[in-house]
Amino acid sequence: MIQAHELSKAYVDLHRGEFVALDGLSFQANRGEVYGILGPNGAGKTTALRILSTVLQPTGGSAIVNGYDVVTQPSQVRRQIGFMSANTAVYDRMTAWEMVEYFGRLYGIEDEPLRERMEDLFERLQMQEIRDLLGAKMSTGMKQKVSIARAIVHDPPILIFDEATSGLDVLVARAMLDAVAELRDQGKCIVFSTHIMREAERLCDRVAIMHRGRLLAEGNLDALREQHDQPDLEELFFELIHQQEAVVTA
Ligand SMILES: Nc1ncnc2c1ncn2[C@@H]1O[C@H](COP(=O)(O)OP(=O)(O)OP(=O)(O)O)[C@@H](O)[C@H]1O
Repeated sequence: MIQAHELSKAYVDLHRGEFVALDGLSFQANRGEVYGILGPNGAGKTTALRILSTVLQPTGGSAIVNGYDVVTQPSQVRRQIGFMSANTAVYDRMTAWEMVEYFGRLYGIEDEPLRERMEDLFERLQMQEIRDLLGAKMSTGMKQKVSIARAIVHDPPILIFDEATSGLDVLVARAMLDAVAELRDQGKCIVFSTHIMREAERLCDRVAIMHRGRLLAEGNLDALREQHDQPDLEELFFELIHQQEAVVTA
């Protein structure tokens, strides 16, 4: 469903000049799996996910999303994906229903199918009680539900979650992870970035471990643990990062 090949991104900024934030990321994510992009702050996770969702253009490499090229077919790509991050906005002056409806219309869904889809979504995400609540009056957990609903209203086959649990309390974060697992079970292809290893262990089938824009390890979680002879993902993560730091500073 997603094939990224040697994706790279160099930013030019005043202080650092040309700065390579993403350096040859390759991976494949499939239907019915959660693919984890793991890395510490600044690893390049958001950059990679923004390229996949066509918000940013890569400076090298390519990516195909459900058959469409992110550079040459961006509008088709956008129809294949739902994107959600911790910063996804919920508008203060719209109700939950109005917000999801607004995005459904942006995706060009006709009135009647949109209403049916929303009834189903509000039921499944247990949002009936916040249907008429204004964004300004919602708790963080309620806002997260609205953000999920808005990301999936057009029923995309691919979902991209960028550090979506960041800043959430444990209960809301768990509800969010459960929602992601349910979407996976429905056959969606999910790319999920996080720096929280326990989340990755709970949710991800395969992962890419990144640091400083580079891919340090990639593949099935159990295979990675076996290959590196390290059963604890957090330890494995530290070891890989430590090794790369040693190479960079040598
Ligand atoms: N627009 C930009 N211009 C210059 N540098 C940028 C820009 N956006 C990101 N970067 C740099 O690229 C690197 C990767 O950033 P990115 O946000 O992709 O990492 P991340 O893994 O998502 O980190 P975090 O977990 O902190 O969100 C960082 O060093 C960041 O400062």
